[in-house]
Amino acid sequence: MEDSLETARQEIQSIDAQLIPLLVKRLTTAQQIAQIKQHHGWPVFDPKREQAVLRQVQTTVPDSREQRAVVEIYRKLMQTTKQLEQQTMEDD
Ligand SMILES: C=C(O[C@@H]1C=C(C(=O)O)C=C[C@H]1O)C(=O)O
Repeated sequence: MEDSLETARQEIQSIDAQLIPLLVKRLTTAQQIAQIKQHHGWPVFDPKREQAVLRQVQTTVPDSREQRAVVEIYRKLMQTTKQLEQQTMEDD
């Protein structure tokens, strides 16, 4: 039992090692987007784009419980991303 817990946690650690650089890459790209928006005087929040992102989550995750969980994570991720975009605009 403890062996299987340890094995599963190693699996999560390996997944996180792949996920963290991708999250950082997403945040870095969002900061580039913030600079483009600032240049054009466009707002940080783009509700249509967020709906499209959430639709992609819904079409990519078949299991309904997992889909709700990933949608929740993405809502939080987009909220944090917008805060970072705002900070990027204020710093520039
Ligand atoms: C990154 C963007 O800025 C905001 C954050 C989004 C996201 O994290 O996917 C999507 C739309 C915007 O509200 C964008 O406009 O693409």
